[in-house]
Amino acid sequence: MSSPDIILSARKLTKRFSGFTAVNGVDLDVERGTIHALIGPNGAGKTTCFNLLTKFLQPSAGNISFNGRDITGLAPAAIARLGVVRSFQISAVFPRMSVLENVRIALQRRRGDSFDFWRNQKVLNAYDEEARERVEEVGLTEFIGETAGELSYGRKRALEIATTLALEPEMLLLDEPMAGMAQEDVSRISALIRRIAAKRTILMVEHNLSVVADLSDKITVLARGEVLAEGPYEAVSKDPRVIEAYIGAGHG
Ligand SMILES: Nc1ncnc2c1ncn2[C@@H]1O[C@H](COP(=O)(O)OP(=O)(O)OP(=O)(O)O)[C@@H](O)[C@H]1O
Repeated sequence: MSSPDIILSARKLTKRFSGFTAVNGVDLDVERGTIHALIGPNGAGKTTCFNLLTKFLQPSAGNISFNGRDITGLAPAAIARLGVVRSFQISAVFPRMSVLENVRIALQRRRGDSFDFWRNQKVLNAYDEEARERVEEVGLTEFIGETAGELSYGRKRALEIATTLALEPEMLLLDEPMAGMAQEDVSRISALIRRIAAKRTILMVEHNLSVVADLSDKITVLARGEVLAEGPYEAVSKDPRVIEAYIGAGHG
């Protein structure tokens, strides 16, 4: 059997905050082309781990590599250029601009034309075709001319994902993509994540366990800053240590 193709890996990843160890010696391997979820009860260290992997926090110890290259010391912008992109918050969407304009600006940012978006209409139009493709990929074609601020919460999230895709990530890290979503939007965003995962690798932190069960190829369960269990949903959800960690944290 050939060994798995690992795109992102962490070894002995550790983060201490003034004496408190939030993430403690975490080893993580994300296989290329999969959807990998990071779950765990409140305070398990998921967000800290996510921030370490996206380089928004510097680890106290341990290392991270992407496509075999050590990225431990790199800044978020540098790893984004390598192809590891974190989804931004909805506030990153320009509310007074249209769906198309928002995606176009993201495309320009990738090309290094940032903040030059008021220039020559011809140049702007050149981005339109690609922007339309991205809008279609996230299912917003019907809303292409609408002001972003007027979109429903779920559609804003889809637009935000489209602006992230404009950076052509090889790997996408999603921080609680379902947070604050109504059920109808959860189904829509789940379908969207599945669609974009066809060509990319996804690592997500998500509290909604039915979404995690539905989407993930592999799950890493954190508890008290350490890896408690790992595997497909059917296995980890039956693991007595996982059940106990959730019940102990009041999720029961
Ligand atoms: N900047 C910080 N300074 C001190 N302690 C922190 C800091 N950030 C996180 N922590 C602590 O680290 C632990 C892990 O927090 P983290 O937010 O990573 O957990 P989480 O699994 O994402 O939790 P939740 O599901 O509640 O969001 C918590 O006890 C938290 O209080």
